[in-house]
Order: sequence, then structure tokens, then C-alpha cells
Amino acid sequence: MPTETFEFQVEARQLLQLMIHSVYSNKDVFLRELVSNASDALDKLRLAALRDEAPDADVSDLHIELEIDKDARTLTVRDNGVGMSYDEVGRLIGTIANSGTAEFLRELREAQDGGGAEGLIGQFGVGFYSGFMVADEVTLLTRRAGEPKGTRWTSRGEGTYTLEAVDDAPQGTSVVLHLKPADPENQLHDYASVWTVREIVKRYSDFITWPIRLVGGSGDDGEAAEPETLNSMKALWARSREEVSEEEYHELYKHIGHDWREPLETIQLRAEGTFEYQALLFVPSHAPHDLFRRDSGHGLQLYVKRVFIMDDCEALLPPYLRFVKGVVDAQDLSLNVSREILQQDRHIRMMQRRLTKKVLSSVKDMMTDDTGRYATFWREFGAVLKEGLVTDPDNRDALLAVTSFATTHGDGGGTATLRQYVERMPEGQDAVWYITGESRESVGDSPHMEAFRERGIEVLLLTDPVDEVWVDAVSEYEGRPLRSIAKGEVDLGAREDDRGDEEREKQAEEYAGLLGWMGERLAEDVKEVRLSTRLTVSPACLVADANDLTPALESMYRAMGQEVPATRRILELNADHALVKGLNEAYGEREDRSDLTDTAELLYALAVLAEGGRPKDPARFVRLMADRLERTL
Ligand SMILES: Nc1ncnc2c1ncn2[C@@H]1O[C@H](COP(=O)(O)OP(=O)(O)OP(=O)(O)O)[C@@H](O)[C@H]1O
Repeated sequence: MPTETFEFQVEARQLLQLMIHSVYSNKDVFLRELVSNASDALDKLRLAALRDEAPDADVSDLHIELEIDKDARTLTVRDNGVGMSYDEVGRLIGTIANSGTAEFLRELREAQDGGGAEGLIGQFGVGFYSGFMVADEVTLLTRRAGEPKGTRWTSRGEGTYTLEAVDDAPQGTSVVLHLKPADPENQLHDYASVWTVREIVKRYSDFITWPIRLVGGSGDDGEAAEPETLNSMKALWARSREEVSEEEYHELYKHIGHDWREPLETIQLRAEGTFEYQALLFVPSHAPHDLFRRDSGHGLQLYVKRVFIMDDCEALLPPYLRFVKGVVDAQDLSLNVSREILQQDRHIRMMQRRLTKKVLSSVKDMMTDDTGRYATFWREFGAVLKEGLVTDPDNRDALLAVTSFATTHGDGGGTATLRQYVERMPEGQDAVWYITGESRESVGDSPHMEAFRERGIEVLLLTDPVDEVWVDAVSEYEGRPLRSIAKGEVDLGAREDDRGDEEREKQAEEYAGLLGWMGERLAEDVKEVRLSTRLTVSPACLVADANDLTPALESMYRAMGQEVPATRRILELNADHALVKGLNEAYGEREDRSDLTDTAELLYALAVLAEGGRPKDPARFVRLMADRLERTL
């Protein structure tokens, strides 16, 4: 087969340009990326061999080799792992398979302007391309284990790459970097120096469980003449916390989490006894871009007796902890264990329970010991964690204990935990009040809030989509009911300037005719029209019955394809508002009420608008409104 030339996919080309014109200040990390890929390739081959899926592969001395050729100024990263077929090279190396790439490139450009690009790269599987930060030409020679022919891929990182079938390639992959001249001022070190390479491996890749051997030193100046193993290969999760530095943990996190940033939290757990395992878990400091995508990974890697078994092992943690990264190494599982078996395994279920509790208790500790870190955690992962309030009733209390919300307390910009809310609840208040909606601004200005604001009653502002769902499942916190300010009747207790019962009854009588009449006119949209105790400024608002679905929840169910009957809500009127008063008077005086029907309709539409909704028939609403305005001229 002749050498063929291909163009890089558009995104890949953009990414390469970013690499070449370096988005990173720290270029040393290219080696970590290539070593990480090599290590993954060795893991895959060993597992295939253990499962008898690679009968023709040579697994006798699996390792990574770094070779320096000072004269040619090349650094080669070689592994004898699983390798790639011709098709795979074209698919995996010339393109960027990740669908989030376009989004990533946009974020990257923005971050580059703001100087924060470094942290973003690792999330998006661009590891191999980082070679172009230090090399002006990269050659990759690879042969898939068990296959006869190999493939050579070459590129200068500009617009094209070449592919060529090769007869005599060794098993696995070697990446030859034709190094750019060193430029220490721009942190481009001399990667043909044994010292530099040794130091980078020690710093970034010491924990890699395969030997990383260095060959090609001259023996002079302390350089290695014999192959030298550069890493200690110690599985960090099997060592006690005292023996391991924070930095080492962080490097492991970056390897398995595909992240270039430090983790927010490191959690270690060792279970001894009948079912032994060790876990080393990390909470990232940033949510990944695909956290809410259904196919996003599940974070944890499963090892069995130090042998890598699988990535994204979803059986180890519940979906609401999918952002946790890490390693779980179990002693007593079979190497042949499959995802299906794991889902049903009793020990795995116990393990999941224990790991879940451990993560939640770490979040609790974070909350007590370091409020700044907890705030970061909550900003990044709060919306995901709250899914657990619905799906994991066993841990509901633990989850409620670490949950926090935006609140109207203080200057309205802060957050509150349920504990804080309850502790400052004034005497006489029996419920924890909240409102759900789309944004802090829209719920903050909602008419439902008026009486609460006037009386200084704290309201929690729940604006994540998941909030609509969990509030339905959780009815109380430590014996206090959780209540929506937009549902049911509210009785906020008497105030000095409140009307007495007598006066209220009188008002009810005065309005009875109007309310009944409006109820009939608007029967298609509302099930009742009544006077409000929650309005002080707005003329009207809509409330749901205590057990009704909210409009947001209704549309959420519909979006998921579920049939739900349209819920009619209750229209509440503010009897102190001039418009409502005038309407009542006109209702009492006029025989012909056709005009008033339009006003009733407008009042309903205003209530819909006030909560951020959209009138049922916007064109009609505009017509009626324009007509009214015209009459005021
Ligand atoms: N040494 C290698 N041996 C076998 N396959 C490899 C090797 N290096 C890369 N690949 C294949 O090419 C794919 C793309 O590699 P690349 O480094 O660009 O991204 P990634 O490894 O998926 O993500 P990241 O580097 O961020 O972990 C890998 O997923 C792997 O399938």
C-alpha cells in the first residue's frame, strides 16, 4: 500500500494550532500524556490476555521505553501494548472523536484570552497532540497485538498527515518526537536530556504500574548507559496516606481523571475482612462539560488485585456521584468480571453503599472544616448531588445535611443550609419555605414572594431543574414541613396591621360575586379564583394546589415523553390592588360584562407573565392590551 496523505479534521487542525502556538506554559506535561497513553495500551493488552482474547500477543515483558537520541534530537516513547490497526490510527489519531470538541475549542479560546486554558485541555482527550508542543514532527509506528502488519503515521502538525502500511513493525506503539530546539525562556526544556526526562517521569508518572525504562544515555555526566527504570510503580491506593505526598496523589488523579488541574478532595478507604478492597477517590475541582449528558463517563476505574479491569465502572457509585474519579482495587473478584455481573453482585452493592457514605461524609467534613472549598464543591456539583434526594432515599438525611440553597436571607446574595434556615426560624414559623423557578432573579421578583418579603420571612430559592423533582419527594427536614410559597394556601400568622377575621369575612362576601363569575369565565385555565394572602403589590398570581404538579415539572415530564394531564391552577387576586377593587366595583354596577371578561382574561395573563410564563395566546393578549392602552390616551 502506498503512502497516503490525509487532511486533519477541521477541529483537529484547530486544536493542533492551539498546541503548537502553545496554550500551556508548562510543556513538560506532553510526556505524561504519552506515557499515560502507553500505560493504557499495556493495561488493555494484559486484560485481553488474561481473558484469552489475545492468543497471538506477546505479553512476556510489558513495559514502556523512553529512548533519547541526542544526535538526531529525538525522543521516542515506546510501548509493547495493544497497538492500533491501520483503520484505528486513521480514526483515533487524525480526528477528534469527542463530540464536545467544538464546545471545548470555544471554551479554550475564551480561557486563553483569560489565561486559564491549561486546565481545560486534559478533559477532552487531546493527549497525543500535546507532542506537537515540543516537536516539529511526530512519527507514530504501531502494530496491533496479534496482527501481522503495522502502520506508520507522520505529521508536522500543519494541515496533513500521512499513513503507510509497514511490514515489520514491533508489537505496540512508538511515538518518535523530532524535538524543537530547547527554549528555556518559553519553558521548552531540552527533552533530549536524560536529566530532564528522568525528572519529568519521577514528577508526573511515578505511580504508573508498568516499568518506564530509559535507554540511550551515554553513561557520561550521570546519564544512564544501561536501561534504567525511572518509576517506583507503587500503586498509591495500596499505600497508607502517610507514605504518599499530596503531589503524588494529584498526579494519579490527573492520569485517571484526564484533568490537568488539582483535585478538590482526595478520599481514601480501605476495607478489610471478608471482602477486601482499597479505594482512592477524588472530587475534581471543576465539573466536566458533559456532566449532564447521559453517556458521560462514571469516573471510577476498577482494578482486581492491581490489574486494571475497566474504566467508567458505573456499579461502584450511584449516578448522582458520577463526577467522582478514582480507583477501586478489589482483592476477591474474578479477573473475568463483566459489567453485567457487577450490577448483580452483592459485594459490589455493599461496596457502593460504603463508598457513597464515605464520599458524603467527606463532603460534610469539607463543609465544616473549609467553607471556601465546600462552596466550590457545591457550585460545581450541587445540582448533580441533589438528584440523590430523589433516587437514594437511604442517604437522604446525609444528602440534606450537605445541601445548600440560595436564600433571601441577608442581602439576598448568599446561601443557606437547611440547618441554618431552621436555626434562625422565628417563633411561630412552622415551615421551611421555598420557591422553585428558572433563575434567582425571576423567582426573587415573583409576586408569590411579596408577603414573605414584607414580613421578612426567609425563602429558599431553588433554581436547578432537579429542584422541581426532589421537592416532590422530600416533604420535611427534621420534622419541619418543606413548603412552596407558590402552592396551597399560605397562612403567615397575624400581623398587627392585618385585618381581623371579621373584616376578612366581610371582604370575602364583597368579592364573592366577582370571584364566582371570574371562575366561570376562566374555567378553561383555572380551577378557582380566590383572594390572596400572599400579595401586597401585584394584582394577581397563580398558585398550585398542594399536590399539583408545577408548570415546570409538567413540561419536564412532557419533554421526557410522558403523558400528563394539564393542571389547572388557582388564580389569586389582591383585594387591596386598585385594579382588582375597580373590577369588583364595575362587576357590581354593570349589566353588560363583556368588557369585564376581557379584563379578567388580561388579569390572568398578567399573573402568567409575572411568574415568567407566556400567555396562552400572545397575539390576543397584545390586541387586548393595546386596546386598553389606547383608551387611556
Ligand atoms: N500508545 C498507544 N497505544 C494504543 N493506542 C493508543 C496509544 N496512544 C493513543 N492511542 C489511541 O488513540 C486514542 C486517542 O489518544 P489521545 O491521547 O489523543 O486521547 P485519549 O488518550 O483518549 O485522551 P487523553 O489523552 O486525554 O487521556 C486513545 O484513546 C487510544 O485509543
